[in-house]
Amino acid sequence: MTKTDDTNTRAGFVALIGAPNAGKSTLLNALVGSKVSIVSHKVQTTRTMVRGIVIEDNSQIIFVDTPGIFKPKRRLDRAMVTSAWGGAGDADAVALLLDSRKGLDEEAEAILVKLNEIKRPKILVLNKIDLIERSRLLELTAKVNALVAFDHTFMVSALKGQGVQDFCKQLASMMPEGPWLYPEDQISDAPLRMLAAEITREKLYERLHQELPYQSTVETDQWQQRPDGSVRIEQTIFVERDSQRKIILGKGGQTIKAIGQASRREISEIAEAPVHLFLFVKVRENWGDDPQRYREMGLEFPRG
Ligand SMILES: Nc1nc2c(ncn2[C@@H]2O[C@H](COP(=O)(O)OP(=O)(O)OP(=O)(O)O)[C@@H](O)[C@H]2O)c(=O)[nH]1
Repeated sequence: MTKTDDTNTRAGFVALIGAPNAGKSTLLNALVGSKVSIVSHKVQTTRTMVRGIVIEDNSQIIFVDTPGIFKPKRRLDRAMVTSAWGGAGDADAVALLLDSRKGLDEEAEAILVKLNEIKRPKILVLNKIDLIERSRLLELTAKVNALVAFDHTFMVSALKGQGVQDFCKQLASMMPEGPWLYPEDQISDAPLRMLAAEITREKLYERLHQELPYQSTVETDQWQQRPDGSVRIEQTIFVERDSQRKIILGKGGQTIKAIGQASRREISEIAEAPVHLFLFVKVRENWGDDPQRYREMGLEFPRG
């Protein structure tokens, strides 16, 4: 009998929600034990829902890593926020991650107010406990729970792995009974090509943090297995202005070359094969208003 026929199994979805930089990606990576979500010092790097799948006890827990919640201004930002809250409303449990060093700031309070409207089991996860005093943690727990009645509270350090296992075990017990939804060995259903695009975007941010705030997107156009076992990948970086294209190319193409090399190394690791990466930079004015770009990122196009 395979695991999925077992009537004792459980499976469900958990929405990881929180302000930008609370540590959602880091926590997801700690839970899954492999790099499935992009971690960055910059906020709002997670645009698409990258899922990690964790097996704990008899449960299969599917994590939906939602984009950070922030005040949406541009159309793309609004789409990301809508997608984040949509995910929370459908999940079997919602885990709110708070940066405990930041505490209860205006941003966290806004999330808590909205969270009250969501009628799903809720878990509070205070992250970055390696950075603050224990006494402050208890104070913060009381303050937050006074605003939203959480079913459970956990104190973790996603970076150091502290408390992560306990949190995971709790979630496992909360998942509905039923067959597993994914094969046992699958840690992420994010297609490799999407992951590869995220990696290149991460490299772009690392090199061009000041010059290129959020006005770029990356798509993988081609992913071709070659007979010698290597993979040929073509990606397009979309920017809004020609001046941005020039920045990405750099003098004599030096910048794009460096970005390509760094990205190729990392993609090659996740693809477990040698990679030939070809990067193209295209100017597409107002890509932020183009429905097609949203579909590629798995987001709803917000009208109006
Ligand atoms: N000291 C400490 N740093 C942490 C911890 N968890 C995350 N960080 C750091 O906090 C920063 C943000 O972490 P991310 O995981 O990218 O945050 P995020 O919430 O996913 O951010 P977005 O995807 O951009 O919304 C990174 O520099 C992490 O290394 C922790 O437990 N302790």
